[in-house]
Amino acid sequence: MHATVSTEVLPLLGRSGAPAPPVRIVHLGLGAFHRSHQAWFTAHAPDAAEWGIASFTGRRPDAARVLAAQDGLFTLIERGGDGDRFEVVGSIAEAIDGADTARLDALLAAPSTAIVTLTVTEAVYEKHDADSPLARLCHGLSARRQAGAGPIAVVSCDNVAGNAEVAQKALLAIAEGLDSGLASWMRENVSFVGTSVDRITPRTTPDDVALVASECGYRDEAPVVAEPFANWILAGDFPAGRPRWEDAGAQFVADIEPFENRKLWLLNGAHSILAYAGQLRGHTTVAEAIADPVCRDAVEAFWDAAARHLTLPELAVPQYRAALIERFSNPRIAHHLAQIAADGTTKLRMRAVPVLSAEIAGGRTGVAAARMIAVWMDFVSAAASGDFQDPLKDQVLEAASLEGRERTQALAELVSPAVAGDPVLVDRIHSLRGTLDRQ
Ligand SMILES: NC(=O)c1ccc[n+]([C@@H]2O[C@H](COP(=O)([O-])OP(=O)(O)OC[C@H]3O[C@@H](n4cnc5c(N)ncnc54)[C@H](O)[C@@H]3O)[C@@H](O)[C@H]2O)c1
Ligand SMILES: O=P(O)(O)OC[C@@H](O)[C@@H](O)[C@H](O)[C@H](O)CO
Repeated sequence: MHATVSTEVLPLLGRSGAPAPPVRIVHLGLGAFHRSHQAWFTAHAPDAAEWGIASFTGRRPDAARVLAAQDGLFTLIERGGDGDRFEVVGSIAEAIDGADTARLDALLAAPSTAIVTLTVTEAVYEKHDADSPLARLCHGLSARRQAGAGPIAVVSCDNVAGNAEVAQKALLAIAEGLDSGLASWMRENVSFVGTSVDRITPRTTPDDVALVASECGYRDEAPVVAEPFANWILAGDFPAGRPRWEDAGAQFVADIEPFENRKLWLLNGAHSILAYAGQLRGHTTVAEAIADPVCRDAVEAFWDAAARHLTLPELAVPQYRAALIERFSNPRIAHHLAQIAADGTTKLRMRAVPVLSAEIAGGRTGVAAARMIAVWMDFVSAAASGDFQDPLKDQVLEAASLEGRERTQALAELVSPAVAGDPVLVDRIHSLRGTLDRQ
């Protein structure tokens, strides 16, 4: 266990004139996960005093306003199965409204800024409009180029397969549209670092705010709850330096792909099955759903399939699976299935489709991965009134309004044209419809 930043050091949740660490990291997507993960790892690095984070919100100013009023400080509630630990995290030096692009440009134009981290959700990598986080980042990188501030690392910490390549492709596409000189500069000066990120971080509730007040004796308007487990695996270069995250438990590897697949398939894939099957079966949280034998069997079957394609011995898949069951079963973490269910078309493409393709290529039916897609179809069909979030929501609703196999075919098109183009696979998915949704 790492040493905690004692709540006694920062009793009133303000820095009382003490300086924040100097900003050397810019973050886009000031949400709960950024604070429980990258901010926490940075605060636990031995050189934390040299690495402050300027963290920008994505859509609304609210989170920045609340955190700025606390000088960027917040309480991490580490929620184990047997109790809570409280810790004040001090690495966020500035909390800023994402619309403040002047501040973003200024920070990115500073040679002292070495790293940009991202937690903007999976679907945002497909959004290129001018006020999207990635378009703002491109603008800021243009300011850096003009200032001659040198190379920088962009580190995507979203649950996206090949997140370094996806971030690079999206940013280069935006840059090409702005100025082809910027795109060439980015190719030379921006290093895209791939990551696998892991720490279950549910949304904060009013009860959590009240708990901090009663247990710590101060009012924190923005605490974050997370499980004790935290994992960060990274691959890539940091041309302008980085904190000693490895001393806080992060792992640097040459090839991120096997680690990323393990995490996205086993943890997030299971989460998707639980989100759709669990809600259809009347459950609200991950812990409730994994305790339901029907959901658990579907997860285990998917894990058996995925494990056939996770062959690197370092992945220690049996131990990883056992740990996941324990983490999912933590009854004190209220991880809501509705949160995980969002953006299904994007997520299934990274969680179900690769395992399905690998199984088919290996001469098997892919039934366990096909079932994940089928239960998502059941979920969006049941929620056809529109009570779900998806970047393709209009198309999902239109497809879900069809009947029978036509509906399965149209929904499959939205997840993967390759899957939809294989009539045998569409039949298989269709035959699995309605098999997990009964209590
Ligand atoms: N919560 C977790 O347990 C967890 C764990 C591992 C990885 N992640 C990754 O981190 C991401 C963020 O998770 P979180 O729990 O912090 O969520 P969150 O909702 O607390 O924060 C998401 C951030 O992204 C921004 N954002 C979301 N949609 C946007 C849009 N359409 N346009 C602009 N900005 C947008 C939000 O404004 C916010 O700043 C997840 O999508 C996932 O990829 C989360
Ligand atoms: O929106 P998602 O599905 O990427 O995130 C919700 C959870 O599945 C996810 O955040 C997990 O808790 C996380 O990936 C654990 O590290």
